[in-house]
Amino acid sequence: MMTEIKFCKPSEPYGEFSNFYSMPIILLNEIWPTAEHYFQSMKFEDVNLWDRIKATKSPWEAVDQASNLGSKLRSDWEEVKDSVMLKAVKAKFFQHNELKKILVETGDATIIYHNSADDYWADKGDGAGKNMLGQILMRVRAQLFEVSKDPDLIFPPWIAFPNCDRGGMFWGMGWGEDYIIQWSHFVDQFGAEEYKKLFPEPVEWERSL
Ligand SMILES: Nc1c(N[C@@H]2O[C@H](COP(=O)(O)O)[C@@H](O)[C@H]2O)[nH]c(=O)[nH]c1=O
Repeated sequence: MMTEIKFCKPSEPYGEFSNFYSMPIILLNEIWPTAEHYFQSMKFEDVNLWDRIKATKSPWEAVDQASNLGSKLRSDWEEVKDSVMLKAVKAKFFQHNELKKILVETGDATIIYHNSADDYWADKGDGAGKNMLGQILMRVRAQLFEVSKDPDLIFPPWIAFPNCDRGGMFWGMGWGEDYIIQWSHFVDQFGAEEYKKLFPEPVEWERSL
């Protein structure tokens, strides 16, 4: 039988798969404290509402804030919500090597968001739910596999952060700078020439290795 991996709360095993797990993502040139903050914000077209949700101190508060704004929900939310979720999950696992490794190491296991309170994103607790979040995680895992199945491989910044320009401020401090440092160490260890064969540099990143 194929292995099943079940997750629910961020503090439990495989809690990294929860959207409530405390790990920022960068999308639309903004840093979101958790994938949930991004997901809840995208329910609205008004960027001022994004700021309000982004400023909440926890994903639980982000959910509450969005639910208070329910009447302003974008009219096509039901049609777009899966692709919004895919974007959030993809950013999270492409942008954080330690999380990427955990997802890649699940191999071909079936990933199940086990939560009786949710029959769309989760399995409804009894398997009757759609498990859309689990399915999306497996889709992102397949996208990671397309690049490499090596859990330790560090992706180049232009793949992990396709929307952050080479010349942008992001790379000069904190998270972006840490990523570049980690990546350069990895490339040195791996061998720059070998690495270049796997990941030819886009013009704007030339001579970075
Ligand atoms: N409610 C919940 C989690 N579920 C998450 O809440 C979101 C609810 O989506 P929606 O109902 O469509 O706005 C979605 O991201 C789902 O994965 N996760 C957790 O760790 N803890 C929670 O308490």
